[in-house]
Amino acid sequence: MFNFGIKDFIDIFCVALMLYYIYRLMKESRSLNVFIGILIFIIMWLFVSQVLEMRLLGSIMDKLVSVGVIAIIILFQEEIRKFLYNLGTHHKVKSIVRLFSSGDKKDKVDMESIMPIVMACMNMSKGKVGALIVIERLTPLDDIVETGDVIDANINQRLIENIFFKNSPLHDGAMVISKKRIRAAGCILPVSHNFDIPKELGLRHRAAMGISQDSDAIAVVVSEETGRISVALRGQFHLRLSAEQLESILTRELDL
Ligand SMILES: Nc1ncnc2c1ncn2[C@@H]1O[C@H](COP(=O)(O)OP(=O)(O)OP(=O)(O)O)[C@@H](O)[C@H]1O
Repeated sequence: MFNFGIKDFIDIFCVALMLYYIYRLMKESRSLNVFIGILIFIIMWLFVSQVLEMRLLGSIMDKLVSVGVIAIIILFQEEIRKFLYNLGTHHKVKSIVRLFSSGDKKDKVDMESIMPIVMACMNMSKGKVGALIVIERLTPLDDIVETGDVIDANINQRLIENIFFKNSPLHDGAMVISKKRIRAAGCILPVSHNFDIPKELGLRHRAAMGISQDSDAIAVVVSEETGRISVALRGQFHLRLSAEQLESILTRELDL
């Protein structure tokens, strides 16, 4: 009468896994209470329509459930976007994307382009000039570029230092580097709400962390307060870097 096969086992396992991931996602985004609320509603709905078979209340709740799916998508659009982004940037998926992407090798940031960045960061670090440089990789940063002023210049150490010089009109915000070019400066990045970021790090560092969580870009920060160089990468900080360490991270991450 009760047929329980391997398929059912896999089915239950997948549902449990899905619930666990939703739980984790909601916990990370501080929406755990909403998750509990949804669960309680679903249990009540099943109880009313399946066990008690109350038709009127059941049909009202049926309607709420069908509208509820859209409401949940609207409420959690940011989390859903993040989840799908993480799925798409999983290293296995990424290597497949790379295989099919038409990425022109000659356009890729090369060693000649990273040296001016490293040298500029070193000088700005010595002079305690605050800087925020975002290097684009596979994720396009066009939406970020639009928030700033387009420059489209060769990557040049003196130009980078000039842009971040305190009195320069473009020193506020982030510089975006893409395909061997300085594409824009004065760009606004998404700010991370991560609790794990050390208290002494302010908005510049949070913005670097934000873009590293939302994309595969590399964000280099020079602190105005301390002159320290840091890199935000895949939602992780590499703090207090020397010029050599910065160069080796950039070389490694840009596959040079
Ligand atoms: N969302 C953002 N996108 C781009 N740049 C930002 C953003 N938020 C802040 N900044 C930049 O960071 C500067 C403010 O830095 P703040 O002092 O708050 O940060 P910090 O991490 O403590 O850096 P520092 O160590 O250099 O002081 C702003 O003047 C601006 O240039």
